[in-house]
Amino acid sequence: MDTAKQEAGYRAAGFVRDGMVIGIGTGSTVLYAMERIVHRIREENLSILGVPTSHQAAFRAVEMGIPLTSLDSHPSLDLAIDGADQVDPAKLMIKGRGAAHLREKCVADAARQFIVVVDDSKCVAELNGKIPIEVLPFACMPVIRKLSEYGGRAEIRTGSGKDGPVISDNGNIIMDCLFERIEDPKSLERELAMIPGIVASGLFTQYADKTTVIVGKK
Ligand SMILES: O=C(CO)[C@H](O)[C@H](O)COP(=O)(O)O
Repeated sequence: MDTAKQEAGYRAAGFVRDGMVIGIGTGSTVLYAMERIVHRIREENLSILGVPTSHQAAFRAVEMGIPLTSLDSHPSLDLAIDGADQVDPAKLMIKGRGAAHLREKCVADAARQFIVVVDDSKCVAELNGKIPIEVLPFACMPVIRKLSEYGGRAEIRTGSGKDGPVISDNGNIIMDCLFERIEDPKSLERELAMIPGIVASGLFTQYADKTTVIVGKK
């Protein structure tokens, strides 16, 4: 058990109120929040609905007994709980290690409050390293070429027990793009979104105002 992730997840579950519709993120830290939410559903007779950000989140919710709905039925959410791979002091983030950042971004955007659960290894002074990018399969090579014009070295992600590329829940290719330095994450997120074929980058720079970061400690 990871006590730092558990502490963050359990604290996030405390933000949930009866009657809320909540976004359910993807990853190992959110799992602890889900555990605690299920406990509260049983103990406090809470009635909530969840919108999952991935097949992983949906399958877990079904197994655990969290009732689900969709963004189509609930285009506005009370809050969303999600993990992150890096968080800087201005609450700008990199997400997408789990290849779920496209739906995570849709859900974060729809939520009035965004609760981000991390352990302290995720807190950085400046965002750095590889940025996950979801790309339409039709446009992979042009996207790689275009990213190189921006100084990014993109690689198609492989692994996860599968031969060939990692395919997202949306049927797209996942790339990881290394920039020597991410000088202006907000501009970079906008620039990446303008490249035809990029469906979503893992930069989350637009939600700082509604974000609460919960850092679990060991
Ligand atoms: O962005 C994500 C998935 O796409 C996850 O939220 C992020 O990778 C954090 O995961 P974990 O809580 O397992 O460290």
